[in-house]
Amino acid sequence: MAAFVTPVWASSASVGTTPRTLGASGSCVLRPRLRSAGRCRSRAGVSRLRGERMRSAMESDTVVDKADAHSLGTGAPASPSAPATVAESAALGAAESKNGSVREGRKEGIMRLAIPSKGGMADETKALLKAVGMDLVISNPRQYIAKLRDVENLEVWLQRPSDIARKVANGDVDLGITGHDLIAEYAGMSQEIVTVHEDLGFGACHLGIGVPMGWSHINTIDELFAEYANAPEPLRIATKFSNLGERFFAEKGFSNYRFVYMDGALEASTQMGTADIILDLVSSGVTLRENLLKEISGGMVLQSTMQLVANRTELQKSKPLLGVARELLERIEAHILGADQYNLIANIRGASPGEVARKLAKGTVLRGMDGPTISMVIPPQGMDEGMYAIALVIPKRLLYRAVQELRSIGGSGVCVLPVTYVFEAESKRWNQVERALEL
Ligand SMILES: Nc1ncnc2c1ncn2[C@@H]1O[C@H](COP(=O)(O)OP(=O)(O)OP(=O)(O)O)[C@@H](O)[C@H]1O
Ligand SMILES: O=P(O)(O)OC[C@H]1O[C@H](OP(=O)(O)OP(=O)(O)O)[C@H](O)[C@@H]1O
Repeated sequence: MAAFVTPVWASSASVGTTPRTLGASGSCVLRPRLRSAGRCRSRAGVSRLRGERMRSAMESDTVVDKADAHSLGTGAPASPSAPATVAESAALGAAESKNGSVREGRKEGIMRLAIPSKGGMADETKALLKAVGMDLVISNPRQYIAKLRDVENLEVWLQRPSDIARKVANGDVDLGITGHDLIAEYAGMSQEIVTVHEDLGFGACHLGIGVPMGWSHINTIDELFAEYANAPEPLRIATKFSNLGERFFAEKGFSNYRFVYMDGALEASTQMGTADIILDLVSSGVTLRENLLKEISGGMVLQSTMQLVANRTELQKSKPLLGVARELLERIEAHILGADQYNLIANIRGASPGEVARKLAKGTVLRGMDGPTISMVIPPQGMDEGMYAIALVIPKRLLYRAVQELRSIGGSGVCVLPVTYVFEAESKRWNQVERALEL
């Protein structure tokens, strides 16, 4: 049966010779596969450890929430009724939110958005907010609270990405920007999470299994399972994604494993000898490679990008919050759509707008989003008439083809402008949110 062992706390600052090489040795250490599991806990011990971790994780300091004071494993002893899974914890958190116990310290009428406090995701989130004209205003860089320019009654809380998922689920914050992987791991079963935008266009990665490169006979998930199905000692898997991992292995019918909980730098664990394989996020694959690990076919658990999520109960009861969520969503989706397009302006000679339109129709990419805009150019006195300006929006990847097609029908002076936003007639995503909220 799957089990947790005592958490192994690893600091990325304390290991590794290069930023991405986490092991001390340069060669692959092919681990003896069947090691003694001396520290494996009993079933009861596992539940207790889980309960403690989850309770601790769900506890929230609503006054000043130090984003770096991550307290997994240090919470108060769990009661016999402590939630066994994160999903149960999230549900419990939501219930606590409703009866007000976690709302202490929260100002009436003030909405809350949580965004990543540090690292690449923090920078990208700030850049996105700036790009949509809702710049982050931080008055005190040592505090974890900020504002969005021109948005009244909204506090922006800078939080660790994993905490954001939990805090949206339990209603400590109303809105959050964080990774889909973390939402799935820490609040995946919570009915309280509503996805407002499923792909903010950054933070793409996947959760996958990494095995030592030296295991040349293991290249697929089936080969891995076959190797360990009846092994006397369970497969040791270093991860911080135990919920997603547990679900994945259960679906595949594999149970002879146990998790070695690590918070970071877990690519080091196989060479260090603390785990046999890892389950971690992969983006470029460089960290895996440089730590002598490889992915295996069928070992991908989940794909992820950054998302905008909201707390269902809070959205249902607050019109101002609905307004802020909708504006954020619409600005972001119009920006993402616009970022992929160019606005082309060119001159074309013709006898009439109709004739110019017919010329444009000969091209394969000159229709624009809803057809080209054609307007008459008024020449200075004494100059030839019959010049028309056309404007159309095209996907960036089609730019050069569009220029060639314009030239072939007599186009000149092609100007290319960036598109800041494309707002469509209505936001289908927002319609979905309203349906999800049963509004
Ligand atoms: N290459 C990547 N590696 C890890 N996470 C990535 C990557 N690309 C995007 N992400 C996203 O960023 C999230 C993690 O962000 P970050 O690395 O800043 O936090 P963390 O320090 O791992 O999390 P926490 O502080 O909550 O433990 C991931 O869960 C994922 O959604
Ligand atoms: O495939 P790659 O592009 O190499 O990226 C993957 C690495 O990035 C993440 O670590 P992060 O830098 O967030 O540090 P962490 O180990 O502390 O989570 C992840 O845990 C991997 O280690």
